[in-house]
Amino acid sequence: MVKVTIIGATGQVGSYAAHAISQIPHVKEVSLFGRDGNQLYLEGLSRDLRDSFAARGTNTRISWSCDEKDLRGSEIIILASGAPRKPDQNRLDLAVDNARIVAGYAEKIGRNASETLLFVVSNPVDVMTGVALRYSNLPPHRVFGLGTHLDSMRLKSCIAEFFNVHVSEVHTRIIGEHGDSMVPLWSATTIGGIQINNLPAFSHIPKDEMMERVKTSGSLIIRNKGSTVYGPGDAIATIIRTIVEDEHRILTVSAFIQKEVHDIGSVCIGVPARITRGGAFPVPIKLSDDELEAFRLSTEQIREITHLVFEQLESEEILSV
Ligand SMILES: NC(=O)c1ccc[n+]([C@@H]2O[C@H](COP(=O)([O-])OP(=O)(O)OC[C@H]3O[C@@H](n4cnc5c(N)ncnc54)[C@H](O)[C@@H]3O)[C@@H](O)[C@H]2O)c1
Ligand SMILES: O=C(O)C[C@H](O)C(=O)O
Repeated sequence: MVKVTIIGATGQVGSYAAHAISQIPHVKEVSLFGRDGNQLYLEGLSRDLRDSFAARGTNTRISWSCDEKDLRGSEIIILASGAPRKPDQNRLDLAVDNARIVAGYAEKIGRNASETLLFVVSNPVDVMTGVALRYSNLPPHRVFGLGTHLDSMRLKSCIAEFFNVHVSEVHTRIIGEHGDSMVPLWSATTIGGIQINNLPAFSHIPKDEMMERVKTSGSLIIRNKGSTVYGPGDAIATIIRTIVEDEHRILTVSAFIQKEVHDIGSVCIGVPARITRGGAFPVPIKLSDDELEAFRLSTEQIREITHLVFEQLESEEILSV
């Protein structure tokens, strides 16, 4: 039975994720963690969720805290604190400000919950996963982020709609940055187990339009309704269920790669990884020449920004939490 802590639980994504995760059978306790000053909100949120659990007949325990010592005993910690982007912003614009928040919490996690898995949601998620890895001092397989899992689900939904098939018949994957340089792996896309290139209708599929829709989904939702909530919340819950049930599913998360994708390494980026109770283990893959070139560009960009963020944090003495 597992205790899952959500840091940033007062936010849109954190609070919906708490609701979604409470439905996973082996989750015994969901702990809502927030910064000092948010106690009343956390008490209100925990009461509201408790009512929801009672109405649904779920036996999950709910607790809340602003004290870093209460991070102890968490098998999984979800880090969803930080500013969301505004409609006219790119996720990368959030890098330095959110890195201060993520680094501060990562240090607290390293001090109090050194046995945990740390799952990062804050944006830009690939850079924030790198920051969380560095400042928590946890081993690489125990720190990973939502990466391009949500983008992969968005593409899956577009393909299912185009072919008029159930979403569960579509397997596809987007790797690289959770952002503009993401890379769709059409070579790894199947419908009903059939490689998509072998379906005559594939030649008519509007691939560029689909990718444009995937890339702009987040900004469209933010512009129209303020924030993305249900997509990320349920994507988070899928990954947490995969960990808790030790399912060994291969999902596309932001993980630290060394040499699993050709010779590219030393960066946290969206790649297929086997997800278990022990963490995320990137699966060695070979890409086509075009995919490799695009993935290389994507990783170079993220590596460069991650290093700039490290330099900035190192030049500052005090982290913000
Ligand atoms: N990776 C993904 O696919 C994905 C999806 C959705 C949201 N996100 C990211 O998750 C983060 C949260 O999004 P949201 O919509 O819940 O935002 P929100 O504004 O609703 O919530 C922000 C949360 O961060 C906390 N926070 C803000 N500033 C803080 C600070 N200085 N110190 C400590 N805590 C602070 C708030 O208290 C709150 O809990 C954003 O960075 C957003 O971009 C990522
Ligand atoms: O788009 C955003 O900024 C939020 C999130 O990363 C998303 O893709 O839904």
